[in-house]
Amino acid sequence: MNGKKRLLGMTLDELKEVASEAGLPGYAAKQMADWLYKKKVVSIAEMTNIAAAKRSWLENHYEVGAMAPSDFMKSVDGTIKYLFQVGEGRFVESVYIPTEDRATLCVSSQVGCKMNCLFCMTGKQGFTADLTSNQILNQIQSLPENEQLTNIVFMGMGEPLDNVGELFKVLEILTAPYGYAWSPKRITVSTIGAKGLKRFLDESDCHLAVSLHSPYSAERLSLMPVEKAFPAHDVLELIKQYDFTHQRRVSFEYIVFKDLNDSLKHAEALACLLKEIPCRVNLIRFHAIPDVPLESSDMGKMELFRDMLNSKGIICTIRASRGEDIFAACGMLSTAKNKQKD
Ligand SMILES: C[S@@+](CC[C@H](N)C(=O)[O-])C[C@H]1O[C@@H](n2cnc3c(N)ncnc32)[C@H](O)[C@@H]1O
Ligand code: SF4
Repeated sequence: MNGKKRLLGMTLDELKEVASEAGLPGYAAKQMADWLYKKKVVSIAEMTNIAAAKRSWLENHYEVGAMAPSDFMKSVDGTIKYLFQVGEGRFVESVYIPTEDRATLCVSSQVGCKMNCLFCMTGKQGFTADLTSNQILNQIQSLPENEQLTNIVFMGMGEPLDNVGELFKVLEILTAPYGYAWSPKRITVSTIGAKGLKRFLDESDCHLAVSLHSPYSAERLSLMPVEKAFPAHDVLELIKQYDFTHQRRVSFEYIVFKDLNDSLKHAEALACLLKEIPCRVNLIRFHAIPDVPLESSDMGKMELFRDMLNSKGIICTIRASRGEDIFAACGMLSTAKNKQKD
């Protein structure tokens, strides 16, 4: 660490403060945003429309703060898992998933996670730190495939709505005219239902994905301790107060575990639970993690489950598993990297 503050990840208001501190006119903030988020420079020296003396003042106190990934693994199916260093001995994962018609990046929001879901490798790591807006945005900006990206999903390591302040800065930069100017419809935030949900529903137009995994409270609690503090029932009641009939979408993620939540009774209960919400359900294959006695359901059962939901009027798809050969479960590669360092 060189003690310099990072410009990448700052909102326009924050850049205005930097401009004022540097004795620059207000419009210099917009110029800096342009260099950062449109031209994607990696050094202050490249900001050539800022007076040389001011640039050198800026260089003494600030840096752009873009950092290339420290490692990657490429799957036979084209999926690439990147590791970004976010502090001494700390790494987070981002997964680049190209398909025929889109290129999606799955981004991390925390180092580890407090939520401790039974099936999740990131949960097993425990919580180390919230990522800063610089560290979240850097996964997008320093991605070698940055220019190809069409979609971003906050489905990497961590619970994004437990780090809502930094998340919101990144969402602003991605969607504001001064930043990436993306439509919020290209961005999905996935949550198990944390305290930042109401703010997200009120203040953002990005899509929402909710990790549900069981229609029954006691069963969900056995998988996800959050069910105690923030039950799915309350999450659904909150969601019902918002409009998902137009551009904004809500989906529910459902990992299908063998002999646990894969019965048709579960599918019916799920359909009943979601009947008042215009939504879709994504069925996910479980990626096995060490020392957890859960297995993925087989494809035949998942198809029956999907068909039951579809027959009840709920659009349901089975999500294609990508990158199975490269530590597919989120948190597996960074855990391996941390062990290597130890
Ligand atoms: C890693 S979480 C991050 C976002 C947020 N914390 C959440 O849980 O929705 C993204 C998705 O991955 C799922 N997931 C976690 N561990 C998994 C595993 N071993 N196999 C398949 N999906 C998993 C979660 O249930 C969630 O739907
Ligand atoms: S599934 Fe999401 S909320 Fe649960 S431990 Fe993993 S990252 Fe955290």
